[in-house]
Amino acid sequence: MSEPRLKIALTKGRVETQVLPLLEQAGVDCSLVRHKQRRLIFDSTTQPYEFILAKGPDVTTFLERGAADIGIVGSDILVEHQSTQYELLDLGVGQCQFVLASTAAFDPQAPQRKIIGTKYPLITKRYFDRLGQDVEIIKIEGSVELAPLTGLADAIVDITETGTTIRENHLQIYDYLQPVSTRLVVNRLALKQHQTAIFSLVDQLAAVVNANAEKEVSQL
Ligand SMILES: Nc1ncnc2c1ncn2[C@@H]1O[C@H](COP(=O)(O)OP(=O)(O)OP(=O)(O)O)[C@@H](O)[C@H]1O
Ligand SMILES: O=P(O)(O)OC[C@H]1O[C@H](OP(=O)(O)OP(=O)(O)O)[C@H](O)[C@@H]1O
Repeated sequence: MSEPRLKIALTKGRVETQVLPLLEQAGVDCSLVRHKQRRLIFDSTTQPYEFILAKGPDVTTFLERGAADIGIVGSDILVEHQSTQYELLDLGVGQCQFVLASTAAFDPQAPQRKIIGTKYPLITKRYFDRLGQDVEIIKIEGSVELAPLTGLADAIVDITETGTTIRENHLQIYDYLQPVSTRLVVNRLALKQHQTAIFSLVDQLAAVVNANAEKEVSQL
């Protein structure tokens, strides 16, 4: 029987940049994706993978609907979009944190109902529910840090990696919610149908991730 072709939905942008070297270290030829220009779908005649480049939330949609077998996407997106597929590997890249941030004038203990700006309404609601606080949530698509600076919101829930955006916009962190990293997720039916091929790729990637982590520790 011929080898199955696995459709891999890769989040374009930051995730793509950080994951391509891992795939290459695992022996996957990514040259077509690297020279993509405006193309979004890449089939290879030399290996059993087809790549789809999509926005993170759409990667979860492709996976849920079975239009992709494997998804590579941030855990922020998986939690926010309530993904129900199998998460098989933490790729150890795209590491950042969810934080509550605002200007120095913000009082997290103030009794008034707060307005919170975020790209992640579900994660934000769950956080404030846990605190027992009813807040108004405003969905923002990007440059979230603008919300407390312009009076649109009292504070934001967003992800931060280096802290540069928060610092340069004179905001401060009031709380840490949860860590984020890039994950490899598999469609449930695809895992049943192509178990050997999927586990072979996952094992190769896991070996790369572990080797990179060991190298980082030895350089400390
Ligand atoms: N500052 C960051 N540091 C590390 N990882 C990040 C950071 N911001 C986002 N990520 C991770 O990368 C994923 C995609 O981020 P990216 O910025 O490429 O796309 P985006 O937020 O949709 O932005 P754009 O709308 O500009 O494409 C996020 O879902 C998250 O997992
Ligand atoms: O802590 P830092 O390293 O500064 O990173 C944090 C920034 O990165 C993300 O934004 P992104 O660059 O994806 O742009 P966006 O505002 O368009 O979402 C996030 O929303 C922060 O704004």
